Amino acid sequence: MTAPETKTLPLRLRGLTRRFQPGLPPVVDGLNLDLHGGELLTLLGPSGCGKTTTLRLIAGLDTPDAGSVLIAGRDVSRLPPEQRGVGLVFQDYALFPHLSVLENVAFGLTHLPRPERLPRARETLALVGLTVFESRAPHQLSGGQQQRVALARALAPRPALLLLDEPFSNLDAGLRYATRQDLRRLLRLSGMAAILVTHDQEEALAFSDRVAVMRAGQIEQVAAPEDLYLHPRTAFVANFLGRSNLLSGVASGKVAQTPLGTVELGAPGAGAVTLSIRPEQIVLTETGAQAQVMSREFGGRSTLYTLQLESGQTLLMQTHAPASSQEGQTVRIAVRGSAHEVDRP
Ligand SMILES: Nc1ncnc2c1ncn2[C@@H]1O[C@H](COP(=O)(O)OP(=O)(O)OP(=O)(O)O)[C@@H](O)[C@H]1O
Repeated sequence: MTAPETKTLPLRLRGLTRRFQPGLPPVVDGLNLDLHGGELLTLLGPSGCGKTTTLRLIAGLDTPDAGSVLIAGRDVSRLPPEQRGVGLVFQDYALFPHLSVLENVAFGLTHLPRPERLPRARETLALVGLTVFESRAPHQLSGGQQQRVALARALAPRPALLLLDEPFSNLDAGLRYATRQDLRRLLRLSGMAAILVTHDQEEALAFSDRVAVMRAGQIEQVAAPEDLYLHPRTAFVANFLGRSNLLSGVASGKVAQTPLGTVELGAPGAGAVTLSIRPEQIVLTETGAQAQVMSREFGGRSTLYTLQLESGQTLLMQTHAPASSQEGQTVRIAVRGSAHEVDRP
């Protein structure tokens, strides 16, 4: 029996596993994930960690070796894609070249009575702001406009779940930003849940309600973007989401002794610890630990310094003030705010 509350979940993965080659570890390795109604979740991780395979298993384009995919409480693990009620937008968004924009969007609406198809397609095209282009052929549109048609085509049947695999990868930075914002607004309006696959951390943080960081076929941590950035559980997550300094120390309650002096801890600890400290948390002080400026990179709104401690360990420091310290100079530094323990056994 499925518990009543799980029926309302747009997606539930249990022990999802896919192994392509016997003897090698599974590419997707016992994945568990619950997606809540209207939630936007991103699968983020390095190349080859199994993001696309996971999406293909959810969509029904591939079959798991073990585990299950539940969509709206229904086990669809063995059903073909067209019976799963999901919308798909893949990188190459293959529109039908011989069909008009409107016909492309109406294509997936065969489940509706004929008189309802074109009105539904027009309504969805209006949502993505492409009404005036409805009679054009896809090749008469820009890349960004084609991308929106692909989105409209996936959205038109009103699926409970939308799967997006690097859908903005062919767009330039400006268009990427605008399309991402539009999509987010559209999904919010329609209340659809979505899973986005990307290896662009900025995109993951900006788009999602929660981000699942994947590593070698498993989810290493899943949390809201702020939470993931501020409270990474592992060094891998800390480094995958932005840059991080890893500092060893000895914790005693709410503080730890480190090469940078006494550092406050986000949560109490005991004994030997590894701490994640963001480059923007390292600040210049009058009396802190000594470090030598090895290099600096001016980045417009901020400057990133590489510093070396007397122990030889290097650290990154990011400052918003105009660059002041010079290469070769000795500075004194401390940690501002609290550090977070990672890789807790
Ligand atoms: N059909 C297949 N047969 C054999 N190996 C495969 C197959 N599909 C994927 N793989 C392997 O599975 C691993 C994960 O691939 P997947 O495409 O899921 O990674 P990804 O995280 O989406 O990577 P990227 O960010 O580069 O797209 C890779 O090592 C890939 O070579």
